[in-house]
Amino acid sequence: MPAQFGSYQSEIYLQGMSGVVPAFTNDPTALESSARELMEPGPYWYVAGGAGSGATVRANREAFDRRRIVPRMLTDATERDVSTTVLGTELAAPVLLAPIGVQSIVHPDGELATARAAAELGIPMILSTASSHTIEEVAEASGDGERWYQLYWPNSDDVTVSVLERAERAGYTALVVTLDTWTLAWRPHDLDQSYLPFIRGIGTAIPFSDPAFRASLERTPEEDRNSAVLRWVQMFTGVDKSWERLAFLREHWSGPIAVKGVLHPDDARRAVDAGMDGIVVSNHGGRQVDGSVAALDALPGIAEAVGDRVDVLFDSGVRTGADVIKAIALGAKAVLLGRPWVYGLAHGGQEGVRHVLRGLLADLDLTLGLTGNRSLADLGRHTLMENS
Ligand SMILES: Cc1cc2nc3c(=O)[nH]c(=O)nc-3n(C[C@H](O)[C@H](O)[C@H](O)COP(=O)(O)O)c2cc1C
Ligand SMILES: O=C(O)C(=O)c1ccccc1
Repeated sequence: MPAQFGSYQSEIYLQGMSGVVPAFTNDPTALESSARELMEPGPYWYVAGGAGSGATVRANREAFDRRRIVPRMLTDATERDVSTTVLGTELAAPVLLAPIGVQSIVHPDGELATARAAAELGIPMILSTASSHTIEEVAEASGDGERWYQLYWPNSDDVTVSVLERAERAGYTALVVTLDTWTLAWRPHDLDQSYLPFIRGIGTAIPFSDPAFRASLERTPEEDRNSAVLRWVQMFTGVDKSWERLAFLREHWSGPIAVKGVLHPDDARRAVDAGMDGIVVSNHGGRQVDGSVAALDALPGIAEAVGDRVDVLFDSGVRTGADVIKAIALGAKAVLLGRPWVYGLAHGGQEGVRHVLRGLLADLDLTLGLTGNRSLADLGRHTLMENS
């Protein structure tokens, strides 16, 4: 195991002997309800909620529950290695922090706390275009930590180039372009509470900090905050994007690029043809198309369609170490973790995020060993059994 993860076996026993209980639960399935008790309803439902009836949020979990791991015995899995390489980044574990926007609605330190916790554990953070702190501030908070940048592709080429240049200059190495949220979906929870974080003027790092965006305004964001925020929201709505236009991003980003939100094997092939380096199989945590296929059900077909021509990443519904193992067994190289650590952020800022991540990494390492596997390469379709 890489040094920073230590020995989880001894950690379990030492914690048990110390009698010191953690600040909040180690049960990933209890995190959401415990966060609900301490968060305001607006931010809570913004994070927890999904599109429409919530069918896809449930389907994501159901797809994990339907598959079960078949453990093997006496394989000598005392020494384990969960490291991997994705888009040229060496990872100590196959886990990255999914891009999550407007984190200051959850905790005042927002992305800064997340960046610090991720760096402490050696897990890359993917910074959202909709972040509440600037690209540069988050880069500084992440110190030596690996950083990736997520792009919501602006309608203006000037603004696109400006953000990409800033991200490269600030040391972000890989780019994740999100394709599934060119407009926000019908999200009844947010509508019922009239809670749209950025319309309320939160998460406005780009409107305030980006020179190209500022240049496009008649009045500065300081003079007219609402117009700046509205214009910024319009910047991300649809139009003018195509598989061919990905070449434009390639021209302006020198590192690897992945597209996020792929659910059909043909779209995965188009991403390969467009020269992408990776794809993220994802339904945005059930927040966009209510009734869409569970991301885990889409994964095996996509992994098969692209083979090893690009790196396949996965998110939507990952909650436990066993879930990570299931996604990897079905063809992902690594997973993006979303809501769980956001609840950690709500519970205790940097320390809360760290607590959730550490628990997941320990669970992953222990489950890998207890199922009789020494490395991620040992996992495959043979690892799982599917229940009807
Ligand atoms: C509160 C919240 C904000 C999000 N913001 C973004 C974002 O800014 N960019 C993006 O690509 N995805 C965003 N996502 C989607 C996540 O990156 C990820 O796909 C999703 O959370 C995975 O589902 P899970 O949380 O159920 O595991 C957001 C998700 C949540 C819950
Ligand atoms: O809420 C989301 O799912 C999301 O992706 C987003 C989009 C814009 C701003 C903040 C988050």
